[in-house]
Amino acid sequence: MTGPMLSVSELTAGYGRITVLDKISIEAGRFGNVGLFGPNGHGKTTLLRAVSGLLKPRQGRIVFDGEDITEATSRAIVKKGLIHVPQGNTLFPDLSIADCMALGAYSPRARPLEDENREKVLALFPKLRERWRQRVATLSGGERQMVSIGTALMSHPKLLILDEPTLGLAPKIKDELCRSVLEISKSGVPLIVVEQDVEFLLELSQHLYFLNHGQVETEIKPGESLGHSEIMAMYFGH
Ligand SMILES: Nc1ncnc2c1ncn2[C@@H]1O[C@H](COP(=O)(O)OP(=O)(O)OP(=O)(O)O)[C@@H](O)[C@H]1O
Repeated sequence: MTGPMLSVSELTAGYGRITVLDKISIEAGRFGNVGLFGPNGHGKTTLLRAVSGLLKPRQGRIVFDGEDITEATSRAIVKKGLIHVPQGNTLFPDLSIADCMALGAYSPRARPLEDENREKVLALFPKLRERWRQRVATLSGGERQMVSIGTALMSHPKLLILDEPTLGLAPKIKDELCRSVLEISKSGVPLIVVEQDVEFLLELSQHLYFLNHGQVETEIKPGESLGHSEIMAMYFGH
């Protein structure tokens, strides 16, 4: 593909009378992984929710894999292969890991690949095999995050969105998860990632957007190098 897999143009979205995203434009899936960063509350999650059909945009256009998905439902968007792992614990607590994986493979394009994808997920997260029949409610935070990402991989994503995948994890588990996310990327799945850990974000992303007040304040394209200190300066506004 020469063009971007995802193209968001002049998107405006918000909640009630509050406008969060103000004519924002980004693209993904052309130059490797996209990293989104910026201060808290400036629209990163809102942008991801609008892209995956969880929030209806007020204006603008979203094109994924050559199709206009601006008005599409989240269900239709999942079917097309755009998969979003939201921030926090959004799994059903009474389901087992096995149930979650089966649910992940529900869409018609993922169903024929269920066995193959399950083996890939278990190779990536061997802990899930040990706890295969265990209920989500009884898993640790790190294990739940593995289940969330594993379930998304069962959907056979063409583009995978991860919203703060390492949030709240203890250092050892976080390192393990970062390695797994890098493995997913190496396996050829393009990513859009929101992440507070600047080192990890820089290691993972070839293309970065700094979001401020619902707009892209700075775009860093592949080849335009940016260090940890410059990113921190952006966060703190100097
Ligand atoms: N469901 C909602 N109803 C009303 N306002 C909301 C809702 N969700 C988010 N907001 C508001 O929208 C703004 C942007 O929030 P958003 O979660 O997109 O920011 P963010 O950049 O992802 O922040 P963080 O890094 O803290 O997750 C915030 O002011 C937030 O309070």
